[in-house]
Amino acid sequence: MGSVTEDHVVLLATGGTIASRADSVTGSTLAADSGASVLAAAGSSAVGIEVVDLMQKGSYLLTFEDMLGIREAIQKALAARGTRGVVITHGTDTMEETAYLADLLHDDPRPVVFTGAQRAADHADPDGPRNLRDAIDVAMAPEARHRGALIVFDGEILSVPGTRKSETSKAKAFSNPDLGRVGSVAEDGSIHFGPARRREAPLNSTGTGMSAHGPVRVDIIAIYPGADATLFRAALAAGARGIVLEATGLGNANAALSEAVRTAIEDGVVVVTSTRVHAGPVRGIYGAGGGRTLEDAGAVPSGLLRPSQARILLQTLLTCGTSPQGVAHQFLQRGQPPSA
Ligand SMILES: NC(=O)C[C@H](N)C(=O)O
Repeated sequence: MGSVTEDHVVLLATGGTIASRADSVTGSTLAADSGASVLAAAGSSAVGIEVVDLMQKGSYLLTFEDMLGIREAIQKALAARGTRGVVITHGTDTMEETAYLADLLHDDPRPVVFTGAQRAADHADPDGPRNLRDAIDVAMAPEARHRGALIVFDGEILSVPGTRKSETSKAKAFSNPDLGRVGSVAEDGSIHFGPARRREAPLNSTGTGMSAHGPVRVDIIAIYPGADATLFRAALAAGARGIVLEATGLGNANAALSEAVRTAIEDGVVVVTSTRVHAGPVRGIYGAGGGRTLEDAGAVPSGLLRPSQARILLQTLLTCGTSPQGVAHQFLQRGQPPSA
C-alpha cells in the first residue's frame, strides 16, 4: 500500500443532488446522472479515475442495507490493483450516516472521501463539480492517509465522527460543531491539513458478515415537552432491539419515559441517550427523569455523537451481536473528543 503503482482513484457514484436534475414531467428534482456524467461535469483530471455506478438515489431514500452495500463497494475498490483512494458521490441528507459507517469499519491507510452538492447538476452555478475535483485531489493526497473516511465539501475537509449536515441549502452544508474541520482545499486546489487526530481502532467486522444476518432494528425517539412513552413503546412493538433517544439539553427525558426505558433495558433492549442540541457532550446530571435517571436505568450516553451517527453505531454493534456492555464501552470510546 502506498507504492508508486497506486495511481488511480475509484469513484463510487450513488446519486444525490450532485447527480440530480429537474424531471421533465413532474418538475421535482431527481437523481438521474451517471457517475460518468458527474465526473465529466468536474472537468478533466490529471489522475486516472475508474467510475463505478452503485445506485442513483437521493440519500433520503437510503436504507442501512444500501449503506452496507456502499461500504462493501469501498472494500472491493481498495482490494483492486492500483487503487490509491476512493471517492463516493452521495446525497448530503444522510452522508453523515454512510460516511460514519464507512469510517467505523475502515481498516486501511488509504483515503475514503465523501462529497456531493447542494445545488443540482442543472443549476446555473452547481457546486458539485468543484466539490468533486477537491475530493479527488484529497483522495490522492499523501497527507490524507491514516485519517479514516473524510467529507470534503465547500473547501473544507472534515473527519466524520461528529460531522453533520447543519445547513439545509447553503453551500457549506456540513460542520463539526465540537471538533471543527481537519483541513481545507483552497480555490486554486491547494490542500492544507491540520495535525492528525488519533482515530479509534476500526470495528472488527466485515460488511458481508453483518448483512448475512440482516440488520437489527434501531429507532430514534424524540423527546419534547409533554412527550409520553407511546412512541417508545411503539418502537419496541415494531421489534426495535436498540433505541436512540433524541433527548433535550444534556440528555434529559422525563419520568414516564425513564420508566419505560428502565423496563425496556431489563428486557434486553439497548437504549442510548443523545441530544437534540447542536454541540457539547451528553451528561447524566439531572434527576426526576433527566439524564441521571436515564443513566441509572441503564441508558448509555452517546458522548458527542448526535442521533444520526449514534444510531449507526448502535445498529452496527447490535447487528454484529455486541453485548450491552460492549455497546457501552464503544460509546465511551467513540463518543469522546479524539486527542491529537
Ligand atoms: N443536497 C443533497 O444531496 C440533498 C438530497 N436530497 C440528497 O440527500 O440526496
